[in-house]
Amino acid sequence: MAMGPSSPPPVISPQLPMIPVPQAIEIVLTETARALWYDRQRRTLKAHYHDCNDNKISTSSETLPTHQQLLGRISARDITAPSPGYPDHNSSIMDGYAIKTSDLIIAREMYDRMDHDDKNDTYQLDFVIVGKVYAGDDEDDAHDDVHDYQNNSFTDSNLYHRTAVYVTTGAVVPPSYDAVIPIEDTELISRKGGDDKNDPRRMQIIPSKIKSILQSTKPWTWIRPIGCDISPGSVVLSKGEKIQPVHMALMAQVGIGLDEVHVNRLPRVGVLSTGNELVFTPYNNSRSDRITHPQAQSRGKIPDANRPLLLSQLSIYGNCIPMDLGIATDDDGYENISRRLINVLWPENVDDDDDDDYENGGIDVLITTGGVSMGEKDIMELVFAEGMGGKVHFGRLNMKPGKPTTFITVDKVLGNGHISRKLVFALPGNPVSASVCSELLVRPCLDMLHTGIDAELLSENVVQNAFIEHGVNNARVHEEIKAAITSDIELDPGRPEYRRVALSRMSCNGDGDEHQYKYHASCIGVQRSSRVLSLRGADGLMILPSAGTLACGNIARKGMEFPVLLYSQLSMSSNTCFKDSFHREMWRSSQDENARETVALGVLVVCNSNEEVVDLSSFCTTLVTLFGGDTKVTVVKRVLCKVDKSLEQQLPDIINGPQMDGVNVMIVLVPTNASANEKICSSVSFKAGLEVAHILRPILSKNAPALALRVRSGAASHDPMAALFENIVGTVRDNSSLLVTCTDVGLAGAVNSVKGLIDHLVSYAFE
Ligand SMILES: Nc1nc2c(c(=O)[nH]1)N[C@H]1C(S)=C(S)[C@@H](COP(=O)(O)OP(=O)(O)OC[C@H]3O[C@@H](n4cnc5c(N)ncnc54)[C@H](O)[C@@H]3O)O[C@H]1N2
Ligand code: MOO
Repeated sequence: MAMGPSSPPPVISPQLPMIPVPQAIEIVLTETARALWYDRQRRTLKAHYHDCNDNKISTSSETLPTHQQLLGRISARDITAPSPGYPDHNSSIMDGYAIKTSDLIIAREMYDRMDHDDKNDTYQLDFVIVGKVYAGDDEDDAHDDVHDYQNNSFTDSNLYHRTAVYVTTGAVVPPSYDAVIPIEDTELISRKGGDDKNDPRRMQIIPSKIKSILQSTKPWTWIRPIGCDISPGSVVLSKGEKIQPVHMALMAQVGIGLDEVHVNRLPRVGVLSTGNELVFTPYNNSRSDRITHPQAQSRGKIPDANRPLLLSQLSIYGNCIPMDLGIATDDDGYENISRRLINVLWPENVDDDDDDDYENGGIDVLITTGGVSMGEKDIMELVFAEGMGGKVHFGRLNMKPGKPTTFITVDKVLGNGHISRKLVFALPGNPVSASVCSELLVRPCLDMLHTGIDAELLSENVVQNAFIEHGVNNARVHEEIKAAITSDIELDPGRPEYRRVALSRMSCNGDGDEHQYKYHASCIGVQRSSRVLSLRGADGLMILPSAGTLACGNIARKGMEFPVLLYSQLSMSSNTCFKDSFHREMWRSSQDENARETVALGVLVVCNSNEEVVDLSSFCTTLVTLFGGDTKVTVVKRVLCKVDKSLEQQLPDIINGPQMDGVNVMIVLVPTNASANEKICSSVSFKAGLEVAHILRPILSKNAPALALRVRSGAASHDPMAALFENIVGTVRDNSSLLVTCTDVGLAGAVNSVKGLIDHLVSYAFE
């Protein structure tokens, strides 16, 4: 917040510890789950008191006046198809004739008994057409025609004992008719038109089709029986499922009324901007409004960008009702701001325990921006902690942007002893910081509040801790992918960075013929937290470590892969919920005292004796890049070894000697174009490749041919030339190191095919 004319004395609160973002997410989810627990306790008691069905216990629900409003909402109940399901009649799949398969039994016997010649020339499979049923005609229409025929007409006729009813696709197949013959397999005969009952309309099966019709027509041929698409009792919308267009169709088919669809209520989220410097520019302003706006004339004032930004972000999440709370100025004083906000959380004259007064109820989540860093006017912590009696769970995050993000819960004990809890996010004033932190922290919180915690999976007597743990572990977080950076990035010296990136998808060759995709991430310009343009066109947030945590120092090199949290949606699949996210894993593994050791690489480059210069550092950088940004890899030893007569002695000596002490994984590289870049596969290098394998195989303490095969096929998929070289993999130095040989061509494919395994082997075998 900006300095005012009459500044109060500085309020310097002790600095809160700076915590990692995944830990902050865990805290937010834990406290959100606790809020849901309090809510559940209150509802359980109420249901018990009123002796009512517990269907409303887990979340508060409502019905909505239009189908359109149901889209994207979460169903609060299972909705099942009432009897008879869909379709509600036996329905023809074809335009054609409904017939009785019992009529075909005798016809089939007669046909089988006939001579071959007679069959083709004289056999006639004909039917009297006794009625027509069009799609949409009700069953009675069909009945009448058939009934007429059976009772009044042709009763003395033996000739026309088979009857058929013309039906269109979707029409009701009359009772006692049990198959349909498509129109194209039939033809009309002796048709003189009119309703002359002495000249009945007839159809016959086209002679060339008789055989196949007799063979293939069984009961229900070309008929959808009642309830075959949706059987009665089947669930068309499950409790907890998000309502999609498909549900609209299903509910229409089985006849579910709007008043039967109960959806979870949306949490209400208030957005407040704070700061004397802010000017409100109405969203519907015109150019002349802007020019004449009195506050806009004043130097130092800035437009309030955070409210339109956050309110629209919340609308896009689709999991809450955003509410505009305007601007609070520093001059209002913290007590006044606190009083105002308490009334927004728990409005006066509204019974906090009355579910039906939802319209007038308080907001569930409050988001403020500004006033949380170290300035004299940064009073928001004071507002929430002192003025509102809230509990500050964290006040500094180890991230850029968003460091001063603060999370508070404010609890109120209701008259009946139950707790009503509100969640408060005091986000930094810089618009990009506010936007990024809303995405990372507020969005999963709102998703949990909206979806609820499915307590049905837990026992009825579930205790608070188990309820919360279940909720946190299964909470949905952002979908995660890995993407390679398209240019070098200078890492922040202090904090991990959540960079806004645009993604593109490239196809690349995987193992064998498999086609794979790889994501590339490019940063969106200068990443200053005031620069809103850095959000424009962003597909997600790339998590870059702070400088010094990567083997390559302060620069993340082009091609290195890092995790990206996708903006598009929260993960819908259960296997990427919070407990399984990379993001959480990154924090957990760094927290773990026994976290896996860094993979210490020893790089041995075998070169031709006539090659003067071999750039070892470029090989080492390539290897670190290939192992990936977040795998802990460091090159601890690098040795150049020339192919000459002494190679047979020299190579085992280096591998077993002090030069490779402390190395977990030795990569023996045979460059094919190391110096001159002229021939991809010089004959010397080719020979060297075989020679190296020949020399190294006897010194392996354990040979790993299956891994070698993976290395080879990975290398060959990257560059077919690599298939000419022999790869060996195995343990050396009394099982303390893993040795892998490969060439520089295909190196990327070779490493990619085994890097996960190497990581795994190192953490379990060589610690
Ligand atoms: N001595 C220190 N100063 C700062 C630190 C620090 O650790 N020590 N942290 C910096 C970081 S990081 C951030 S982020 C900002 C956050 O500051 P506040 O949350 O206190 O926000 P303000 O000071 O009120 O505003 C910061 C900046 O953003 C502009 N702003 C505020 N509200 C809006 C709005 N609604 N729309 C558009 N822009 C807004 C405001 O004018 C300021 O320029 O603190 C650093 N300082
Ligand atoms: O953390 Mo602040 O959000 O860098 O600008």
